Amino acid sequence: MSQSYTTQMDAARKGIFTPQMEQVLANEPISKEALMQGIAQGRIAIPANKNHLNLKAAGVGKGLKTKINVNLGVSKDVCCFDSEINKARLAIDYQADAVMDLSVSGDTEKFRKSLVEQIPVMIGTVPIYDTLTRTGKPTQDITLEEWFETVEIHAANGIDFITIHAGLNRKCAQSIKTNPRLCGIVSRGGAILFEWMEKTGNENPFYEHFDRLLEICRAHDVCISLGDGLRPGAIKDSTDAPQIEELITLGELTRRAWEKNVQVMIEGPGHVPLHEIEMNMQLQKKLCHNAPFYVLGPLVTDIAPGYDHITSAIGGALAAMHGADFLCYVTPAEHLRLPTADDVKEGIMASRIAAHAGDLAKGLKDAEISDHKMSKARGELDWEGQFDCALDPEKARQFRKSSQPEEKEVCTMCGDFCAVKRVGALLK
Ligand SMILES: C[C@H]1O[C@@H](n2cnc3c(N)ncnc32)[C@H](O)[C@@H]1O
Ligand SMILES: Cc1ncc(COP(=O)(O)O)c(N)n1
Ligand code: MET
Ligand code: SF4
Ligand SMILES: [Zn+2]
Repeated sequence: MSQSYTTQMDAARKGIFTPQMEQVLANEPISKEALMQGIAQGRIAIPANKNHLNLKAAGVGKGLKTKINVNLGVSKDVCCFDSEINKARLAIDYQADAVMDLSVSGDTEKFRKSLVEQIPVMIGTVPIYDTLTRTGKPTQDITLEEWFETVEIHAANGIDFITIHAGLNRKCAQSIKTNPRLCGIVSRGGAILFEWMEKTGNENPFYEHFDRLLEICRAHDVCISLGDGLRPGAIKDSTDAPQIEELITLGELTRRAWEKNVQVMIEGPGHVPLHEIEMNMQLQKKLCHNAPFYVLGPLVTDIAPGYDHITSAIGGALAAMHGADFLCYVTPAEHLRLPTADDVKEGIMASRIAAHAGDLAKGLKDAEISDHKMSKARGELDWEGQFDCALDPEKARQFRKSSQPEEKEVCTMCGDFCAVKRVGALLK
């Protein structure tokens, strides 16, 4: 029987169980009914472009495991697409759930197509960047048609989710001018649109013609990741009026997307101190009607360049505990350079730890089971067992091998003072 639906949301609302939902269900601790209801209500998104043929669909949102995204792509100064494909493969090897291509130089379409062909996880892009790269024009000369053509191209290429900073309208742009900040606008897409609006005097094209965007996204089932063009890029700038005004606008746009069965995620901050993270998660869930929340970091301090995978993992864990659904990784290269392959690996591991810590706090059964397995092996001084369930078995194995104890049950930290060995028999 041929079942007819446009998007995953449309299908869920019609009670149709899609192959993508089936793939999600196989990997998540959720019932079929809860999954379909979550998608129908917009609390869960399955970014799955109809043209991404080798995609193994994953879900983002309520009741599902916290997902992580790997950013990659070339810039003018570091422009080697082979290295970026290598990073995408690394992302798969280290079990990232998503990859975003943020390229801003060279033949972006060729690279995008090869990513879609080779990469089986959901892929995101920011068509706003690519409009500048593709046309080679100064920002103010970009036409309405050109902004939308890029969205069409990315949708046709098979991109599963696109970041669109549609909430940064003229009203929010005014707010950023009257509320002083230390770091102004740090969002690349936000900065581009702000410049375009300032220099042309026009409204944000994606805000003004939001329905046109929805038509394209619905046709290919592209999930819109509503960008946070005014996210704070400094601890002092967090949770200020411009950030919240944009968030309110994103909430209005979310409703409009859902009316057309278009799936939505909301992008979030940014640089946020620990004590404001819970509030930020609650504000997003309230103002954006429980749409899935996709956060960058949050980075909980500004002073640790070189270690921003750590500042972000601290914030990411807390954000996930308070409801963030999707963590965008941050690498040690943040604020300093385009990441190397090693930076990418460090970023992924930090982000996976944050997501898992969040899942434990969310009470997800699968997360608990992995920890119990590790604890049992640790309590039994079962080294192979510990390596088997380690997040990075290779690293764990290499560390132990590099420093071998005289008695092989223990490790060189305590040697014959091993507490676990000392009381193990007594507690049996
Ligand atoms: C919005 C986020 O995207 C990151 N970002 C921007 N461009 C790239 C790239 N080519 N590779 C990796 N990360 C990138 C920024 O460092 C910021 O963390
Ligand atoms: C979580 C998150 N937030 C933002 C962006 C886009 O980057 P930018 O806003 O700098 O264009 C992103 N790719 N992911
Ligand atoms: C301030 S540099 C831009 C990227 C940045 N880390 C951010 O907060 O989004
Ligand atoms: S990461 Fe570097 S190039 Fe990008 S906004 Fe920050 S300072 Fe500018
Ligand atoms: Zn930053």
